[in-house]
Amino acid sequence: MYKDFKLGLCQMLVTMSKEENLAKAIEIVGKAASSGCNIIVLPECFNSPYGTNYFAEYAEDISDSESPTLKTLKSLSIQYSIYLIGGSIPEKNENKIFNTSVIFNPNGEIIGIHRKVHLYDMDIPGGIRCFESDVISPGNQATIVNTEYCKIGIGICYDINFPEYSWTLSKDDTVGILIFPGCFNIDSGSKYWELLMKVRAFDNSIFVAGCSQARNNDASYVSWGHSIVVDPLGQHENIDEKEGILIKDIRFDELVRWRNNILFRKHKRFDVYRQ
Ligand SMILES: NC(=O)CC(=O)C(=O)O
Repeated sequence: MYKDFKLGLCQMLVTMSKEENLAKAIEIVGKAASSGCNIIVLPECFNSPYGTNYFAEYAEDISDSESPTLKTLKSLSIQYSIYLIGGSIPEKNENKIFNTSVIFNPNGEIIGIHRKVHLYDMDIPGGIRCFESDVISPGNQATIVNTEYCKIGIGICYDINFPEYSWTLSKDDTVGILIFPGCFNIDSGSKYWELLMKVRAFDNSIFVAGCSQARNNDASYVSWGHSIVVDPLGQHENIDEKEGILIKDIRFDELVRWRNNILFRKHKRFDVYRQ
């Protein structure tokens, strides 16, 4: 049901230049692939600065065969024969914009499209103010993709805040890992990025990975960084805020042992819980 693999989380620095961002993605994915990673992940908004002022300008139509970002992702997945979770990009679709992750298999075929379901609308007194819903439309589906290693549940950033979303992905026993391209800010990130990743992993007895943008202190929205992988017991590895790659061998024997002995997943009482 599961096959071990090497995961690479590419915590790249995102700038105002889409051209530079795509060149950076090519460089960092190449490095992760050279280190033997089978599944490689980019962060939320890897081709665009994160922010409601930018989404429309940087958005691309993912059905357009000339989309520069999609062409880049496709050719990287083929060149390195990898599964590539293309972080997210602002997606233009008719008159709407979505925050969208496109996932490729090693043949360069799209195996999943996830549109961020929970929009980040936040006004912290004295802190960050961001209303994604001013510009972005929400997706309406939980996304699971099939790979030769396991099924993967996909969410984007703020999607991790909702336990029901992670459970919806995790309840299929063949899903071995949840992957969240992200861009928490330094306020939310310092408070609960690690906590959320750990609790979702522990609650669902599953691996969880969060791949962040690197911190860019020149950006209007400063990313927390600290890309992270958590195992089903809640043990984690992460990197700091700078550009870098977190490489982690995902070994499923531990997940299987844990699920066989600790039966949270089977003890749920949906007959008691309220919607
Ligand atoms: N990009 C986001 O969705 C930001 C977020 O979730 C946060 O807490 O910060």
